[in-house]
Amino acid sequence: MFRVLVSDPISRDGLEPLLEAENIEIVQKNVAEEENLAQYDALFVRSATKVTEQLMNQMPNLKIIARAGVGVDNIDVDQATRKGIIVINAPDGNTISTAEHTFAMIASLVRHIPQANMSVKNREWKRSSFVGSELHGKMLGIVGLGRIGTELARRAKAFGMRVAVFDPFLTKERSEKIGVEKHDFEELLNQADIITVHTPLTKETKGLLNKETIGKTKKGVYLVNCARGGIIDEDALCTYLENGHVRGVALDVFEVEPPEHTRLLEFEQVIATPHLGASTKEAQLNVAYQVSKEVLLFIQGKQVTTSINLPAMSDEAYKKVAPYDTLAQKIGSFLSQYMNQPVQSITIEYEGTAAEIETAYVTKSMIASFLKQRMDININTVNAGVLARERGIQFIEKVSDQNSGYSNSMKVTIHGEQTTSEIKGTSIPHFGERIVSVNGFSIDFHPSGHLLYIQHTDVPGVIGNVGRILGNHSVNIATMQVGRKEKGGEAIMMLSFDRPLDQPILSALTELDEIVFVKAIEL
Ligand SMILES: NC(=O)C1=CN([C@@H]2O[C@H](COP(=O)(O)OP(=O)(O)OC[C@H]3O[C@@H](n4cnc5c(N)ncnc54)[C@H](O)[C@@H]3O)[C@@H](O)[C@H]2O)C=CC1
Ligand SMILES: O=C(O)CCC(=O)C(=O)O
Repeated sequence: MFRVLVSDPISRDGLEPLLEAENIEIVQKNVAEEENLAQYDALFVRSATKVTEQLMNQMPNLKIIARAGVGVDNIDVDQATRKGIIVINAPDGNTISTAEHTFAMIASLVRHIPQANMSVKNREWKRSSFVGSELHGKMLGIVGLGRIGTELARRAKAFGMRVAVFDPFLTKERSEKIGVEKHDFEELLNQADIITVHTPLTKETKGLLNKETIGKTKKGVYLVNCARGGIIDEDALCTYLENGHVRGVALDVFEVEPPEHTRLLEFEQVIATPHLGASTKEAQLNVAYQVSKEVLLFIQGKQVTTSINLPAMSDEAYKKVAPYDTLAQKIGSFLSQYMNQPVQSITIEYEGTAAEIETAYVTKSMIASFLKQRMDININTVNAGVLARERGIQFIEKVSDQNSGYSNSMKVTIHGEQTTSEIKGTSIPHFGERIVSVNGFSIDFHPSGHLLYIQHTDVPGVIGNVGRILGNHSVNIATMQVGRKEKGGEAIMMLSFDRPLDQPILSALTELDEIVFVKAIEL
């Protein structure tokens, strides 16, 4: 049974993909009211539930956190990543609703609709107090031209506005295609009549509009924040509202929500909504449906596509990656068992067609498989990189479209404290994965099951002696391959069996004079 806790109000209709599937239990209850948090595999939230490290510690079985919306600033993504928990969001389900809400806020702001509404309801008729401005011909400054910024730009243009944009990641081609003017931040501040922010809240965007930058805006500017509280500094807003530099402010979001203590709400020129950007039936259905489908993919062992902390990959891309993923896991596990010593760095080289896949994913998968042998915590592609770095293990990825004899290959080299080891493998369509070289010895075996690696001197009788000892212990050899670098030098044997070998057999083999090293490997 896969258990899902839905902590914030999320559209039940949107949960349909999960409700219709078998062996999934969905509980709609706030985390604060649930006593047995440990039983859940998935947690669904909007922006109200704060997914802290402490909460994650109370949910040791948590595998996936689904944010039914865009911003994940209420989730400690770094901690989730360390714990191997996938974080997904619904990147575009609420784009239109938020763009429409922002536009409604802008229109309300310049025509004083909320203030006029209050006045009429107070039985007043003060027409001259609410003279507004047209949007037509004015310049809208959009900070952050992502999904919402782009939809807003379209609507503003339909109203005859000029649209100026600041977004450090915006190309000239894209701005021309959308029909907006690309500016640097100072130019936008100097020229725009209305400025609206549509970035995520990050270290860079926190306080992006502050005492200094608001000071560079046109006198009488209108400011709008329907993205995240804190992108516009609230103290600075109060200062510029007080001195009249800022004519009006529209806020859907606040530094602290609900905004119980902010002075901002005392200003007549400030209009506010309680974080309603995504609050439409349509958006809520969309975001719940999007994350439910993703979680279902996860339960079915398929690739999720909207993860915040995994490389994004379509199903199509994963089909190409899957054979190399298996090979990488086998090599990682083999080397970890084989090299029983601290490790300093891991290099993974992709050649030929293996270089065309999403290598970052496969590298993480290999590292996860390597670390799993050594650590008793949940390790997967989400946290493998972080955990390796924390343990001082460097990992390096090299990609080359050349091939050295195989149409595709993957070579992993591990530098340990005492020795260095390497394994090269290939994936053969319809045949599976093969290891083709171990520490420079050419060989050819399928990396699976109960294996025995033997390093020995290349003299007559070794194979017979090994066979005799195994026979004496009633061990049946399933497959056997040998490899050597030169006649009479060092050589290796790779054997596979139907059952694991126990220690007395390994000790008996080690006692043979011509045997240098013996290692049982379970894959
Ligand atoms: N009020 C509400 O209910 C909602 C609020 N949001 C907020 O809106 C934000 C934007 O959403 P989307 O447009 O979907 O995100 P997006 O990821 O499509 O767009 C964000 C844009 O901001 C730009 N950006 C990042 N750092 C920047 C910086 N320092 N200066 C200027 N631009 C920068 C990025 O290049 C990107 O184009 C979300 O992060 C979320 O916090 C989203 C949905 C609903
Ligand atoms: O869940 C909500 O209503 C908040 C939406 C939001 O802020 C987001 O998607 O980033």
